[in-house]
Amino acid sequence: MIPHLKDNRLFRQAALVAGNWVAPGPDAIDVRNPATGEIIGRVPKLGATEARAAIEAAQAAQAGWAARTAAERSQILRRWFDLMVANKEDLGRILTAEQGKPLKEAIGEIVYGASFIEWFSEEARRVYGDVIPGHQRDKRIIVLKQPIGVVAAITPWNFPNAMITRKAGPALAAGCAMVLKPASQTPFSAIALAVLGEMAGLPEGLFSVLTGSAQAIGAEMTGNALVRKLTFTGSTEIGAELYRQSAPTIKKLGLELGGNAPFIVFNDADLDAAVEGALIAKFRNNGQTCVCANRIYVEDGVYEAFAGKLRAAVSNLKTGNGFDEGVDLGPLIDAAALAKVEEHVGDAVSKGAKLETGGARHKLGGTFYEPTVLTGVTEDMLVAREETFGPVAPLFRFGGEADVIRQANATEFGLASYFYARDIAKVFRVAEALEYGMVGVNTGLISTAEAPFGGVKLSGLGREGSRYGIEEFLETKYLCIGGVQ
Ligand SMILES: NC(=O)C1=CN([C@@H]2O[C@H](COP(=O)(O)OP(=O)(O)OC[C@H]3O[C@@H](n4cnc5c(N)ncnc54)[C@H](OP(=O)(O)O)[C@@H]3O)[C@@H](O)[C@H]2O)C=CC1
Ligand SMILES: O=C(O)[C@H](O)CS(=O)(=O)O
Repeated sequence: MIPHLKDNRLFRQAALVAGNWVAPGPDAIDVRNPATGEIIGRVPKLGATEARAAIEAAQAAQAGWAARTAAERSQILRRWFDLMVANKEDLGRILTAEQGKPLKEAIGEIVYGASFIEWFSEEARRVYGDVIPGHQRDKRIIVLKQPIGVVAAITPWNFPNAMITRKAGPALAAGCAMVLKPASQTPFSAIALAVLGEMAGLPEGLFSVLTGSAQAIGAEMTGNALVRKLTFTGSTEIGAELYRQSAPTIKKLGLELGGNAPFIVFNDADLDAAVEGALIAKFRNNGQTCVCANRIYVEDGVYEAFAGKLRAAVSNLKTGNGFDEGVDLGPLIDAAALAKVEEHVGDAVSKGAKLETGGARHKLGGTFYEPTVLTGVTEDMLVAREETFGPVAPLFRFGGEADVIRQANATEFGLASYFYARDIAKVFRVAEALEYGMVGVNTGLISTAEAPFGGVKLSGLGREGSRYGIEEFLETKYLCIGGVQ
C-alpha cells in the first residue's frame, strides 16, 4: 500500500483490460519501492490473450470515439487533466513509491504529464485539413486528417506518468484508442491514470492498461494488424526490436529512445548559469532521463573555474528516500542501473580521470549512489559513448569550436544537446552544427508540451508534444472530386 493517500481509489492492484479490471493471480508481479526494497503491491501477469482482447475492444470503441465531435473529445480530456491536477499529491506519492524520485520532483512530473493532456485537449479542436486548387477545371482537391485507429504504447519506468500522457494525450485527442503496457517496475502510475480516465468519461475499452510479460504483450501489439501505430519510449535496443516486429504489418512507429547528450560550456558562457543548467540537465531524476547531459565539455579558459563551481554545487546535493524532506536525489531504479554507473566510474578512473566528488555507493546502501563529478575525462572512456543513466558528471576539456562540435557529434545518438555561450553568431553556428533533435541554448531544461520532443539517428523516430505531436496519430487522406462543371 501507499501511505497517506487522500483517495485510496487511485492505488489499484489490477490491470484494465477491455473495460474490465483484472486482479492479480497466483503468478502476480511484485512491485517494489526502489529506496527500501519493500513490496508496495502486486499486478497481474498478463500476456497475449489479454492483449488481444484489449486490442479488439479498442478497435470497437475507437469508431464511436472518433465519431464524437472534437469538442466532445476535448471536454473529456480536459476533465481528465483537471482530475490529474486535483490529485497531483496522491499521484506523486504513488510515483515516488514505485520509482523513487523525490516527492516534490514526482509531483512536478504529474504537473508536467498533465500538461500534455491539457495541451492536446486544445489541439483536438484544431486538426485541420486542406482544400487545394484543382489541377483540372472540373477537379476539386480536398485533404482530410483522420485518426490512425488503434494505438499500442509501451513506456519506461523513468517517467511513469509523463511518458504515458505524452502519448495518450495526442492519440485520444486525434480520435484514436490506446492499449498501453507500462514498465513492470512502475505500473501503478499508469493504473492511477486509468482510474482517473474512467472518472473523466473515457468510453469503456478505449484505454487499456496491461501489466505482465513484456515479450508476450509486445509480440501481440506488434503482430496484430488491428494495431496501426506503435509508440515506444525506452532503450534503443528494444526500440529496434519492436521496429523489426512491426515490419510485417507496416505500422506507423513513434520511437523515443536512448541519448548521449553533450553539454558544452564555452569561454564566454555565464558560468553560474551554466552550473545551474548542468545540475538540472545532469541530475534531474538522479540522471535517469534520456535527455540528461551525459558528456560535459568545458573550454580551456573556464575549465578549472567551472569544475570548481560544479564540484561545490554537487557536493551539496542530498541523496535519500524520496519521501524524506530535503532530498534532491533518490535511488537508482535497480541493481543493474547501479552496476552500470559503477562500471562507468571505475572505467574512467582506471583510464586517468580524477574523482572531484562522489564516486562510490552511498552509505545508505541499496541502489543509492553518491552524486559524482569526474575531471580529466577523455574520449576513450565508456562515459563518452554509452548512456550512463545515473548521477555522474564527466568533464571533458576542449579548445575551440570545431574541436567540440566534432566531439559532441561523435556518437550514434542524437536526442538532446545543450550549450552555454553569449556570442550570438556562435549561438547560431553551434546550434546549426549539432546533430541532435533538440538543442538547449543557455538552459538545461528543454522539455515542455509546447515543443516537439524527439531525436535523430539511434535516438528514434517522430516527435511528441507541440502541434507536431498530434500529426503522429493522424492519417492524411486525399479526395479528388471530379466532374465539377
Ligand atoms: N529514451 C528514453 O526516454 C528512455 C531510455 N531508456 C534507456 O533504456 C535503458 C534500459 O532501461 P529500461 O527501462 O530497461 O528500458 P527498456 O527498453 O528495457 O524498457 C522500456 C519498456 O519496454 C518494455 N520492454 C522490454 N523488452 C520488451 C520486449 N521485448 N517487447 C516489448 N516490450 C519490451 C519494458 O517492459 P518491462 O518493464 O516489463 O521490461 C518497458 O515497458 C536505460 O538505461 C536507458 O539507456 C530507458 C528509459 C527511457
Ligand atoms: O524519457 C525521458 O527521459 C523523458 O523524455 C525526459 S523528459 O521528457 O522529462 O525530459
